[in-house]
Amino acid sequence: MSLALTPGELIGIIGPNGAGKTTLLKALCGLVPISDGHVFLNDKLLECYSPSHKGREIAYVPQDRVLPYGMKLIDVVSLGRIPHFKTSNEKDDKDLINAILHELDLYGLRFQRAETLSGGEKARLCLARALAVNSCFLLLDEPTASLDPAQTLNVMSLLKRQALIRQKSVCVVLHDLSLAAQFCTKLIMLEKGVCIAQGTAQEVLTPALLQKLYQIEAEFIDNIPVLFKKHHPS
Ligand SMILES: Nc1ncnc2c1ncn2[C@@H]1O[C@H](COP(=O)(O)OP(=O)(O)OP(=O)(O)O)[C@@H](O)[C@H]1O
Repeated sequence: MSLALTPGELIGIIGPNGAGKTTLLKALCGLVPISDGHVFLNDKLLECYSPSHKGREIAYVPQDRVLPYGMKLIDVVSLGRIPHFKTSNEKDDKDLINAILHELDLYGLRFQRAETLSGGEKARLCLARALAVNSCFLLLDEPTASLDPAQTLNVMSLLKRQALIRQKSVCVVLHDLSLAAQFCTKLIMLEKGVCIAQGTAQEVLTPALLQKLYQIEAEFIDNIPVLFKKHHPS
């Protein structure tokens, strides 16, 4: 696979369970060894970066929502500022954290302990901690899993703003193809560890590719797949 994450893009990684989406994100962060090839970060090999420098450049939200026990939500978000501890300013950090809490509808819960949050609130808290890093690269594994429809749209809109307005490079693993078509600027389709298509939603979410990948038929409205049914070969 050859993949470039560029500023201003919201890239969606799609594919069936076990296709290698999580493994790809982990490889991009240097969290799993890769048997062949290289990952470059700003034209320099990823392994040449110190952990703190890499931590300032890449924020990663894993699929498992693991949160520290006993910490208030606001303190969990402030963990995202750790890679910047040598240069950060307390007031700027506080303003950034409060803005993120508002954007993710978590401000009212800021003094609550993380382990008492609901599943959707925990998912948003993990995203908030990653946004607090304010890194150029944002890699998110199923960020909308367990979110209700309104929070899903809020999070996807926020990620699109991070890409288009703040010129971040955002890469998300998604299973919801309608959402991927609606928000992502580019899609990468994986099958058994191999990229079988990449491009715009219109180029990637074709009836033929959906049939090949998932054995499903889709109905489209305005090029967005909205209804899926099992494909029965004639
Ligand atoms: N450390 C590991 N050792 C052995 N096999 C692994 C390891 N990590 C992942 N795999 C295997 O690699 C394949 C891809 O896993 P990965 O978690 O990347 O899939 P995925 O596309 O993210 O799936 P899902 O949609 O279910 O989250 C799976 O078959 C998984 O069992």
